[in-house]
Amino acid sequence: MADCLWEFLERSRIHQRRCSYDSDDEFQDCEGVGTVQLMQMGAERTKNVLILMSDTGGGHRASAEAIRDAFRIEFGDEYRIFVKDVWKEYTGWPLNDMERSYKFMVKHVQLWNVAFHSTSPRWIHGSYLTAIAAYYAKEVEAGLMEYKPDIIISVHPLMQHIPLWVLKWQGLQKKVVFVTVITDLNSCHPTWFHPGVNRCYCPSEEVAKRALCDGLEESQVQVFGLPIRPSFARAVLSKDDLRKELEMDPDLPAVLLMGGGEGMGPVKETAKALGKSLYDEVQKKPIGQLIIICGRNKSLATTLESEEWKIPVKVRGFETQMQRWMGACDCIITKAGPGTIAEALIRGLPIVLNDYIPGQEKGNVPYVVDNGAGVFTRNPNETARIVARWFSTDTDELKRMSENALKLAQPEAVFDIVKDIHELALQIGPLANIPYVLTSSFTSLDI
Ligand SMILES: CCCCC/C=C\C/C=C\CCCCCCCC(=O)OC[C@H](CO[C@@H]1O[C@H](CO)[C@H](O)[C@H](O)[C@H]1O)OC(=O)CCCCCCC/C=C\C/C=C\CCCCC
Ligand SMILES: O=c1ccn([C@@H]2O[C@H](COP(=O)(O)OP(=O)(O)O)[C@@H](O)[C@H]2O)c(=O)[nH]1
Repeated sequence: MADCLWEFLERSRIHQRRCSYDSDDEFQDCEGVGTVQLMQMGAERTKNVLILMSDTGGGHRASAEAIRDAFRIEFGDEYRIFVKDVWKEYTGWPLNDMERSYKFMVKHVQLWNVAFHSTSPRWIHGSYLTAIAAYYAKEVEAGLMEYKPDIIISVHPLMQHIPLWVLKWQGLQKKVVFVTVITDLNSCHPTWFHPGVNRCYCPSEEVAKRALCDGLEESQVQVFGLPIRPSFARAVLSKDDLRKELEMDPDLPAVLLMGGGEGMGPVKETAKALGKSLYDEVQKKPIGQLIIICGRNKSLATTLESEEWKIPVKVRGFETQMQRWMGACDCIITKAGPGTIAEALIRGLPIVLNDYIPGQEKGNVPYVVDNGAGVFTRNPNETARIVARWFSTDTDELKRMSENALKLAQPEAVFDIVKDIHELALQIGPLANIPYVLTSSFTSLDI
């Protein structure tokens, strides 16, 4: 049925070329053509959902995949989901190079600090992004046309302004549902907040307050939590089974050490310090085991694999089954990445935060520490001492923090978000009546 609809729309292209875009009246005239057929065909068709993300870090993709999986679980074939970096596929510099630019900037942390804070005022980022939107309008339109979305979900701070401008220019702003799902827990960049969205899903009350201060209406803001892959919420395997499956020591307490999707932060130094602190020199035996997940940082993995260890250690690259590794461990050491924090909370893992990216990750530290779910230190030796204490003399603290972590966890957030988007789509109207080609402006206007 969907194919019929788009075939019909493609055939309407000829008619579209004959229509003028100069006035609303003429636009109405174009839209009227075939509306009845469109609605009849569309009533049964699968709806397209385009999730806009970028691999700047690992968190945006993880949240996008969480939303995709939750849509499939809740609504089956009712929705067809595309998780895409449309900038990378369709536009040019600087939009198509954000991953590399971001990696470079966060390596030179002061550069990122300046870029983050200097672009916070709306007039700065607003005018910059509007200029980019005008420059890449045709390319972004082509990207949207490819997926013909009924619903657009942005899980990235730089993916509100440009698609919303393009939809506005196409006259589709009121027809396509556009929502933002924020993936930062606290001190997020104001580019997340765009008044033109139908909904802005905030992962915490702190972020919701910022959204309201930044001009969003209460009706636009919803707080459900950060979307985490359903495999975390629905994981049923016991720690013993997971350890067997992952070939870990069945009895020794285990610490998971990681640094987001890119393996950032003081992972190497912390691993070495743990190698010492988790070995009892008097009894000549380990008091714990260490799992290191290096993500996409291959050189880190190679370096750590070549180390000699006195305690059981596993060094892994990018893992696709994070819920298993977290389920098999007793605590976690990580930089303050929101995705990793939210996942660890669901698994009830006490957290040692050993770093944060200035700007968007700074506020995640008090979120964890003030809620009693973990501690913060940038000193690798101090981190190693804390874990050794948790595994020997201070097991009560580990237990208390684990309970606090579980209190903060919001495993159902992703389901609440997709159900709300579904409701929103029903309210906004018969989605099938989206005349992409009929109204498309850039294909016939040279700007
Ligand atoms: C007037 C002086 C201006 C000085 C700055 C000069 C030029 C601009 C250069 C850079 C733009 C900086 C963008 C700042 C807004 C960033 C918003 C934000 O929060 O971004 C975060 C994401 C990464 O996501 C985070 O990942 C984390 C983990 O690593 C963690 O998970 C966190 O929770 C996530 O939110 O950052 C980006 O995606 C940054 C992409 C960097 C793009 C650099 C491109 C440089 C060239 C030109 C800029 C083009 C477009 C950007 C427009 C910026 C306008 C705000
Ligand atoms: O090997 C890895 C390393 C990380 N992650 C996931 O990548 C995300 C990292 O997001 P976070 O916000 O913590 O940090 P970022 O990578 O964005 O800096 C989390 O969902 C992790 O589970 C993963 O799936 N495999």
